[in-house]
Amino acid sequence: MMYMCLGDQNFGVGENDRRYLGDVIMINPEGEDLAEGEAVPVCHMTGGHDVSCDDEDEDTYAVPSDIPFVENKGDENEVISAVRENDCLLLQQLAQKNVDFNSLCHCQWVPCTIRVQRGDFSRQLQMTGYAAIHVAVIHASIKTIKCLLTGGADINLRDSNRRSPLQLAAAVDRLKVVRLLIDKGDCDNTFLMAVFLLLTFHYEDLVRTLVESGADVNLPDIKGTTPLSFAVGHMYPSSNFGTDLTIIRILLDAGCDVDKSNPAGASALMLAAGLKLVPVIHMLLSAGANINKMDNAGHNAFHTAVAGQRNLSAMQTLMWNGAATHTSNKKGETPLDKALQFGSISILRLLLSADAAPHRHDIMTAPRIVQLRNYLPEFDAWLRQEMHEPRSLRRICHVSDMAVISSVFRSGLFKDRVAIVTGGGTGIGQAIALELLYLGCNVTIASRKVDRLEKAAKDMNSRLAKHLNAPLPKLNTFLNATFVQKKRNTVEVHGRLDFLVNNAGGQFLSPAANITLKGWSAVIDTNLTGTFLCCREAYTQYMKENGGTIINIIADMFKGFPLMSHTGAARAGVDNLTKSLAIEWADSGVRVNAVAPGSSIYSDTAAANYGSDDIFSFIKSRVPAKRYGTVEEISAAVCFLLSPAAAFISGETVFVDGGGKLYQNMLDIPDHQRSKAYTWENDVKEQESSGNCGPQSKL
Ligand SMILES: CCC/C=C/C(=O)SCCNC(=O)CCNC(=O)[C@H](O)C(C)(C)COP(=O)([O-])OP(=O)([O-])OC[C@H]1O[C@@H](n2cnc3c(N)ncnc32)[C@H](O)[C@@H]1OP(=O)([O-])[O-]
Ligand SMILES: NC(=O)C1=CN([C@@H]2O[C@H](COP(=O)(O)OP(=O)(O)OC[C@H]3O[C@@H](n4cnc5c(N)ncnc54)[C@H](OP(=O)(O)O)[C@@H]3O)[C@@H](O)[C@H]2O)C=CC1
Repeated sequence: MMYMCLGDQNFGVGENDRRYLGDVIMINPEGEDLAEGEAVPVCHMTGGHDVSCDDEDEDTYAVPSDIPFVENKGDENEVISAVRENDCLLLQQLAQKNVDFNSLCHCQWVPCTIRVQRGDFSRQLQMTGYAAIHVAVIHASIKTIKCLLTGGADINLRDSNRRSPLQLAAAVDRLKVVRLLIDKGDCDNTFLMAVFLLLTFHYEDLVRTLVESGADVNLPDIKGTTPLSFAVGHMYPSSNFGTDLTIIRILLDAGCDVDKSNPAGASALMLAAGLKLVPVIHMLLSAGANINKMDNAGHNAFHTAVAGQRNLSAMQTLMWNGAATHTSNKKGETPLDKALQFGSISILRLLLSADAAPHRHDIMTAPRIVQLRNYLPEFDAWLRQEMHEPRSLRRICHVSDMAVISSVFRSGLFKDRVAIVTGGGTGIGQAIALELLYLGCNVTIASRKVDRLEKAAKDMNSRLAKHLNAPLPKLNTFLNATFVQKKRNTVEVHGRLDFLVNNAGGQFLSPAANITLKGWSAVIDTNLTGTFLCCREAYTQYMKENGGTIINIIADMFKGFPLMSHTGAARAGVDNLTKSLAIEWADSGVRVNAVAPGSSIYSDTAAANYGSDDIFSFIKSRVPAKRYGTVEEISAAVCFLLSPAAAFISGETVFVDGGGKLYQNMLDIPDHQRSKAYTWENDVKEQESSGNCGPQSKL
């Protein structure tokens, strides 16, 4: 059986290589790639439209006027001549005489150059060694093609450049011919072809139809390339990327094997990693791709991401999802070795500052690195520090590791006051609870995990006992059932509630498109609804009559919160809630403020939530202060806002972020061409093409 080899030698993975389809060459509009002296008329057409048979009537003999013959250097056979003339009668006669419809003619033929308004590329199609079917699919009417097929033309016949009729029809955008050839059902590996068509011409419906009619979505081509690997391997972020993602979604939904490898052992994830296709990486991982699968040479996806260089976002995505970053390939090379070979500062920084590579002595002396160190003193200084004191040793202490407790505020500042700190058993919340206790406040910490709370309380009490030269305030724990109970308990025990710190919260990392309703609701409930309920109960049950101060811990989501859109939306809600409550409850003597920690407040529990601390080290590089924030720095801001020194501050959000809100976003946007400029010229064109020419409001 013959296969349609879409993964032919001309399909490389480089950006330029992807512009090749067999030897149908994409040329730029200036025609730079045309051979000298070649007079090739350019005909314009809109991308994706069939130029041959706008008329549905198959009997039409109209030759598509905008695909002219240009050159026919040499003799063609009589079948081809009949095709050129759309002479079905003659074709029938030739068939009756048993003339061979499949003989190849070795003339040179340049059928056309077509400028496709999809990107800025034209295509030139050159033919040698073609048969009547090849001429027909480019040039002739549907009826002529049918006559040919009836007369014995081979629907799969390759021209001397190994292009099938289907491939050629696709190359000149003859959608109806493509459909005819596929409908005939004789095409080899039709499904892979359809995937190709979707990628190249966005004929999404073809792929869907084939999936629905039971096409084998795992069928590899002759080289072992599966439709999924084919699709991933031929995407590139700068063009039609959103549409291209559709194919991955269709294939995954159709149940294709996400880990199926090609004969070299490479999986779709490895390809996506090598091509910096971060959204595809997310899609494949969500579909269960094995992140550490290795190819025959011992490379995993992280290796291919490193090999792709300038591919930091793909590397980060893989790191955050638990990729093995230290493993060697079969030649014994690790990703770090590659970074040293490339002399890539950014990869080296990423690997070392995320502890994703061992700090080996040969790093300083690798030849490319020595060159860079000589040339870039700042890099040299950074590397020396990194090698002298690896980040793992420099890591900010988690609050529970802190040997001492202190505060910049005067002792006894909050004596006999009563506070609830939600999420007070870990990280930021624990630091706040400890500082309040240290300043004389009675504190109830609340969260979901009773064991953790009790262990934290025991630990906090023993540390306070060592460092507080005053009677210990009361520290209670409260399992997070409902706030109503929590607050009653606090009031019963202490008879009052002065401060509420809504610190409990959190989220998971996920592209918005992958967040399920359940996941979305879990994050909104935890962060927004939970905070609202706590505020409402504190107010109605105590503060309305007695006054009080509320602090809501939110996050630095003011530039949007890509990959954490759910929490961004929830925290923006709390930011606004803070303002509303500050006004509504002002006349009860209640102040409500928010504190927005930057996204780099390291604590072990926060890091554990993401499976590793890579995300924190990544974010650290995007903070002007170029360091982690500390839990003490958040606690100090909270204590200030709770203190009388902030008596005139309400409805405010205080950022404790090392300047992060002014600086970089967390997500790099890949280069793309999806943003269409508005110009009057484009506007007029669009109106004309939609047939909407009359004067009217467009809004
Ligand atoms: C990064 C730098 C900035 C740092 C900021 C910080 O805040 S640091 C502080 C960081 N500290 C924290 O964030 C600590 C607190 N955070 C948490 O407890 C959770 O992240 C929570 C907020 C989702 C609450 O959870 P909960 O107990 O209310 O609910 P649940 O566990 O039962 O899940 C419900 C549904 O959510 C979905 N879903 C959940 N996880 C994932 C995921 N990884 N992937 C995908 N989806 C996920 C899933 O649909 C699940 O349902 P399913 O499919 O399983 O039936
Ligand atoms: N660390 C950082 O860089 C940043 C943190 N923040 C926010 O600061 C707050 C503290 O974070 P941090 O200390 O770093 O991280 P932690 O993961 O250590 O703290 C989250 C705390 O919230 C508690 N919690 C989570 N969900 C609930 C719930 N539904 N009901 C009651 N308690 C809950 C957890 O306890 P348990 O699991 O026992 O329920 C835990 O004590 C969070 O709101 C966080 O989102 C904001 C920006 C940046």
